[in-house]
Amino acid sequence: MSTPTITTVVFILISFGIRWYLNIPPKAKFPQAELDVGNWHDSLMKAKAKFQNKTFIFGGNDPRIILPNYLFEELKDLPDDQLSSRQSAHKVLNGKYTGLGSNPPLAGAVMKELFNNVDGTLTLLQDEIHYAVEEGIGSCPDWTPVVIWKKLLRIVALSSGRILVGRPLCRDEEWINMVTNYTADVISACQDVLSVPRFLRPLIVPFLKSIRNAKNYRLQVAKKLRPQLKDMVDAHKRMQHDDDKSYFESLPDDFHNLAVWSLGHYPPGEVPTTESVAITVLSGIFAATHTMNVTLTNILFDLAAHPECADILRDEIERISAEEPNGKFRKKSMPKLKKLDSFIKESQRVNPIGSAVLLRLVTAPKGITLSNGDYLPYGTTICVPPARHTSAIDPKHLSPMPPQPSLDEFHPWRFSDLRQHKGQENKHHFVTTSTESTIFGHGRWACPGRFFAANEIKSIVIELLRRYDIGVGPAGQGEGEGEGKWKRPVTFNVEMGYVPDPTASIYFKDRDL
Ligand code: HEM
Repeated sequence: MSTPTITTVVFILISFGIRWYLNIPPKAKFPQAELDVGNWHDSLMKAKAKFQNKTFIFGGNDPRIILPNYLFEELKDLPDDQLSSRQSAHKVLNGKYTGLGSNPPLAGAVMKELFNNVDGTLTLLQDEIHYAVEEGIGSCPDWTPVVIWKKLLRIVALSSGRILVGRPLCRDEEWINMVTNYTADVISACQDVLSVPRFLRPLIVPFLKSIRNAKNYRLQVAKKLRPQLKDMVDAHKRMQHDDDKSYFESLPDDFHNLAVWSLGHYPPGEVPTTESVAITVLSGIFAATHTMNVTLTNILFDLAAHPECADILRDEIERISAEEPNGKFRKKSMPKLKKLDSFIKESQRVNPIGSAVLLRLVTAPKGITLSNGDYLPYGTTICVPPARHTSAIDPKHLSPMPPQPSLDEFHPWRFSDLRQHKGQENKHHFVTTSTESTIFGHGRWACPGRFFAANEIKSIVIELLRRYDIGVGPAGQGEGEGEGKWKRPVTFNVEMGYVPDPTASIYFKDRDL
């Protein structure tokens, strides 16, 4: 072999070796959308409008393949060894260092027990929310400004905590501090990992302050759980025996929680430890706290901006709760709250949590070829944008639907109105997923916690609407630039994520009952 040939062969081998070592995916052949790093949102909106139903590449250091929504239908049920949601989460969240990614015991417990114990969890939720609202917002005899993000974060920490670990732990101040800070701290750890060159990560990342902090959370949560773990394991073991139903029923409600249920979802032969349960609990906090808080803050901003909706919602709430023996909502009464369901779905449509969802890693060794000929190489990350967020996508590329107000408007009864059309009665629920309603994902890996999330969000909104008038202040001052000029607080856009202004206030006043 001549020297140039040997050099070429060595070069190719080395570049493949480097690619393998650094796990760099082969290049995808799609047009690259322009990115203004100072404004990801506008860049993506422009790209959506430009490429319409064509695939394109978007992003900075870790670019993603953005698929048109309709194509996801042929991918949604692919198995993990072709297209993986969990591996993409592990990669995007730098699970190797942060401990984040998927947690099968959590996903299993959410899918099975949380789903099957709706009445039990609803009773606990309503009880905890009542306590949390009293403790967190309390009495407001006059219009009182409330920094709603912060208040809701604590209300969510308490109410989700009641279902995640039960009382007394969910009301422990150190615990609440961990729950409210964990998501932000661990996200900053993820960003720190990204700032280290890939080949140096194994050497440097374990010593980063934020990474040690993330590990510290695991130790702290394990410490909090340790005194109860023996009782939890014991309770769980005895729940397994059919003849021990009476024991299950005699357990205090606070043992009917996700941490205990997760013990039944370990792979055979794996024994739970306080550390492994701590990781499951932290994964639950990560999955539930920030997502719920963003959604609820947006709903509260929309309620303040549309005070004309409050009495319509209250009428529905009181009419349905009057059918319940003690006025509390149960599994069978929740779906009757159609206007409330529509309001929160519309708020979520206009204010999605991210500009790209359905993140998946292509794991099929030969890549995936789609019906339109698009080729998705092995190791690339794909996602889709929320289709009906705005009118950026030409309606001819969206699925046919009955006439409805422009997608650029907030229309609280959009979905309850749609459900009045023949054949649409059972569509357009808050928890419904489709290629065009993707906030909770879609397909095989869609969020299993969305049914619980819907009940928790609705229960919090119900408690607040029953107790307070919610608005932008007596003279409409709110966050605006002068009397009567209230503007909805801004939404911050950080790369592909959106966050409602965490410092903005809205006004609360006790209702005259
Ligand atoms: C408004 C609140 C929430 C939003 C917007 C949300 C959104 C999502 C999304 C987009 C996914 C990925 C789905 C996909 O790619 O197809 C997901 C996964 C997941 N969510 Fe949620 N979620 C919320 C609340 C919750 C809650 C309250 C829980 C638990 C109680 C939860 C537990 C999970 C779990 C365990 C997964 C991973 C499933 C798996 O690996 O199989 N989520 N969520």
